Amino acid sequence: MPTITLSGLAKSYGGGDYAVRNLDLTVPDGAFMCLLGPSGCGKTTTLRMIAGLEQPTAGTITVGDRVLDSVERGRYVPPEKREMGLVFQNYALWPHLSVRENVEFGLRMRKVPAARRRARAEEALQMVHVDGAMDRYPSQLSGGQQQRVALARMLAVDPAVLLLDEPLSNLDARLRLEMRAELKRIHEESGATIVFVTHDQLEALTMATHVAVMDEGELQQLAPPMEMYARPANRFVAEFVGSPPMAIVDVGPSPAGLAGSLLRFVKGRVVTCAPSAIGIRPEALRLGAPPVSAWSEPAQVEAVLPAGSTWTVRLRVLDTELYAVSYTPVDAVPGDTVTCWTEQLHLFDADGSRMAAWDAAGAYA
Ligand SMILES: Nc1ncnc2c1ncn2[C@@H]1O[C@H](COP(=O)(O)OP(=O)(O)OP(=O)(O)O)[C@@H](O)[C@H]1O
Repeated sequence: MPTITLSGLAKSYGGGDYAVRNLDLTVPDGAFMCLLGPSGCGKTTTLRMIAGLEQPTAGTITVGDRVLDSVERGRYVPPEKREMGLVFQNYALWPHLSVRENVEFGLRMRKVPAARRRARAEEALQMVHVDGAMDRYPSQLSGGQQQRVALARMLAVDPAVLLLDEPLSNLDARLRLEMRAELKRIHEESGATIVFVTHDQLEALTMATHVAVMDEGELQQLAPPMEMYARPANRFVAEFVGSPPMAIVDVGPSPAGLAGSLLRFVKGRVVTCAPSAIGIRPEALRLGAPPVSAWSEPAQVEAVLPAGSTWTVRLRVLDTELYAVSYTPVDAVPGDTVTCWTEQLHLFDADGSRMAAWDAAGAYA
């Protein structure tokens, strides 16, 4: 299976503005890479360049040792010669072909003999659990089944690289959850290299082996999902990944209130740190008696939002609103004063980058 390497990749659609700028990204052999970011950040453009559906303005794309695009060398390999499987948001199936015929279509184009074609289509449909509906037509399937058939159609040709652009966005919450697990299983079974575009951070965190967060055409961080969650490289990633999002408190020139309290704590822990902003994840904020080493302050409970397995609590701490998430029942009620504490703070410097000194000091538990 091949490694995909993007170097100095850029795309301008002509207006001068760049949809993707100077992107260096390696998708390791067999990785499940999610391109994650807000609408318009350049995810789809990047995927379409890998597929050969857009030509880069600058840079190179290689798969294994095969150069697919090189603007400098005037090289461009058309999509049909890239040997990649594509599934986009609108997974148009041929309406006049049965499920089986839809899945066999790509194999027929490749002149695979009939018996082999049939066996391969059945195998792919079994993989996505739609083998019971092989003789139906797309209009007789649910949206989720159609989505699975589109995946089977791609899997049948056994591509070494799969490119998926928000393929689950038309499904309801339950089917999306089911398909995430399916895709993860298919990835593990097939060993294919997958690039998956999404703006849904939960989708990226749950499925990917690697997450690339983009903003305004630029790569912000590339990391395994849990590493990205634990150590976001900058404020953008910190606020984009996580729900409810991380609270970020600006320190300012003469910090008072919550910023002042947090700053006194971090100065006490790591003298060299002069952060511009301090981040707190909701689940790192706890209620009750703090351990001696933790930062703590009294807090006013504003709202308690139970959701079955989690309790989200809105607190006012030194005049700042913060959210805490608890995995055990919270018995406080609005109006109560409680102590909240955390040992898990994230520090950012003036340009928004994560402060290495804080992590190096082992101050982040
Ligand atoms: N064909 C095009 N012509 C001109 N501009 C385009 C074209 N396609 C995309 N763009 C612009 O390029 C930028 C990046 O778009 P892109 O679709 O890659 O973002 P995205 O992150 O995939 O967004 P979304 O999640 O909304 O699909 C946007 O500013 C968009 O308006």
